[in-house]
Formats: sequence, structure tokens, C-alpha cells
Amino acid sequence: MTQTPFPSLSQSAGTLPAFAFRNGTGTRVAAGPVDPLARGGVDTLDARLSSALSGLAADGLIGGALPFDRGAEDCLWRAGRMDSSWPVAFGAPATSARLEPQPSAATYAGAVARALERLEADGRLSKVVLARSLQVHSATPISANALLARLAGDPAVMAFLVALPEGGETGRQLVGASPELLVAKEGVEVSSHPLAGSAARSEDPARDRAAAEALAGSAKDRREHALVVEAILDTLSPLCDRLGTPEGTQVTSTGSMWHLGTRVAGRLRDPETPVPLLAAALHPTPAVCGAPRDAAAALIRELEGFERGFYAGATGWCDARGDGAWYVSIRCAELRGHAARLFAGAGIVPGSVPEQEAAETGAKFGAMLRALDLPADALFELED
Ligand SMILES: C=C(O[C@@H]1C=C(C(=O)O)C=C[C@H]1O)C(=O)O
Repeated sequence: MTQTPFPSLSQSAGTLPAFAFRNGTGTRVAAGPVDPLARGGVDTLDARLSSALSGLAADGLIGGALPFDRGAEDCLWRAGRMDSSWPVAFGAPATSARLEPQPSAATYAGAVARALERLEADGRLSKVVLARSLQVHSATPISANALLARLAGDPAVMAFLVALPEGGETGRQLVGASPELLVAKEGVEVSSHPLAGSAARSEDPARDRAAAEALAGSAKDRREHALVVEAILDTLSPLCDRLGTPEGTQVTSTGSMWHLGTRVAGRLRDPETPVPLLAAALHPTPAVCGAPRDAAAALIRELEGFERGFYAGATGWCDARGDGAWYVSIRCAELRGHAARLFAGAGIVPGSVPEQEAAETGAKFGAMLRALDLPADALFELED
């Protein structure tokens, strides 16, 4: 197995931990002796995880990130102990930042139009998720701690940081605030909270409510959403003796977006299955890839024009019992010194409108831009 060097943690931005996660259930930060797991793709995850779990202390934790591409190497850390102190924000995470969309909204809309032609021509392909990125160049090094502290201000998200390999002098980190639970396990109980179908929120209460109502009534968004729920039920049902969607599909929100969401809950037949293996079985869902998976992934490679890396992968943790939670790595950025690369995607189904999908990706950058101390509409002004 090829081993890629991991960053030396003291070198990568001084005080940053190997991983940090905060959601409504608590804060989990890598502490004590921390070492990397051997890296590999999902097909070797079971073996690598078993050996790491066998030596894990009762209060230890395994945490990290799986990339979008199932065959690419993941980045997992084993921490001897878990800390629950969270960074306090001092000052702005970035200063005098310059934004550079890659690609522009217009080029992205062109790719969406091509995807729609393919969806029409190939009756087997029902959904593809296309993403774009936004480079942020800051005059000063971007403070991952300050960014993380701000992202955690939204109670609807799981704020995360994972130290990534190959960071060189400055280190490289995946930092974000995901609203989407891929899978959580506690003993025999398993749950997921897929999202798909989106609308930007508004500061004007009447417009905000109208956007939520339009989303709830949108047949296109409901179709797009149902594909994700079906894929999750199909993957989990052979592993469960009870599985359902007790509350049906609801409109849920973050500080900047409305989404359609469906909570999935079940009882595992084998409670010993460690949660990262459940995440690997589900990933990537049609929320970030499409349906069917392989055809959608091929179209993404053809039309998107950049490497997703750890964006649209999964990030989370697992304790010595194999319990934990993994989220879809969206609403995130890869940080490298003075630069942040933000990512945002949108699900394309027949009926999608290219310009509206481009605007949706713009809105999805909002939470990260605001946390970076940039106005959330900075991109819209640039692309108008
Ligand atoms: C792909 C992203 O988000 C996903 C796509 C959504 C959609 O197309 O409506 C909604 C939530 C996420 O599952 C992203 O934020 O980058």
C-alpha cells in the first residue's frame, strides 16, 4: 500500500488539532497521542479500521475524512483521548480577501445545460450533482481556529476540521459546517438525515417563508430528494431488522439555506459494525453524486473539470465501541495558508434550470463566506 506522508501536526499551523467536530451532541477534539491510520480506499477500510480500533483506549477516538472518490486515499487519525474544548474566535479569519470563481457561474450553467441534455438522452440516468469552486486569497494566513469558531455558531450544522496530508509548510485542512448527517450509530440504533432540494434563505421574513413554501411544493425538488432517500433505504435495509422514515419529508434550515430533509431511523442486525463502514457503504449518495451512482460519477468527471478531493466525501468520528457520526463533507473549504478553496454543488434533474442551479451554488457558498468575514453576497456582486 502506498503511504503518503502526513503533515507534522506541530508544523501545520501550530495549535491545530488533527480533527475537531462540534454538533448539537457535543464537541470532540483529538488529544493525547495522535497517529495516522495507514491510508487507502474504501475497499481496505475494514482491515485498517479493525486494527486501529483494537488498540483504541476507552476514551480514544478515530476521526477524519473520506474523499469523494471511493478509490482515493482517505485521511484518518487515531487520538488517544478526546478533548471537549473548542477554539475561541479572535479577530477575522481572513483579511482583504479576493475571490475567484472556478469556474464562473456562466461556465457552470453551461455544464448544467450539457448535463440536462445527457439526462434527456439517457433514460437510465436520473440525477447528477455538479459542483464548482471558489478560490479565496487572503492578505494574511487564514485562521482555521477563528473560522471554525464562527461556523459552529449555527446550531443546525456540524462544524468540522480535519488536518489533511500533503500540506507542505502551511499545512492543509478541510474546514466546514455540514447540515447533512450521512449516518450515525449508537449501539443498535442507526440514523441518517439526507438533504436534497434547496432554496436560499432571505433576511426578509415574508420572502424567507415564501421560499420555504415554494420548496415544500416543488415537484422537481421532491423527485430530486426522493432519489437520495431511496438509495439510503436500499443500502441500509439489508443491514437492519427495522428501518423507516418516521416523520416523512420536512423542510429544514441552516442559517443560509432551506432544504428538504428526511430522517431515516433503524435497528442494525449487527451492532458491531463500526460506523465508518456504514458511511463507506452509503457514500456517495445521490445527494452529492447522482443516480445511478457510476454513470453519474462518470458524468461528473467529464463535465466538472476539477478534482473534488475531500469535498463531497464524508467526515466524522468513531469511538472504541464503533459508535459515532459521519456527515456529508459539504459547505466546506480546503485551507492552505493564505488560500481557501470553497466548494458548492447542486443536484440536476430533468426540469432544473441552469441559471437557477448556478445561483443555488452561489447561495451555498454563503455560510463559508460569512464565516470568513466576507459579505455572503460578495460573489453575486462579482458575477453580476
Ligand atoms: C452538494 C451540495 O449539497 C447537496 C445538494 C443539495 C441540492 O442539490 O439541493 C442539497 C443538499 C446537499 O445534499 C453542496 O452543498 O455542495
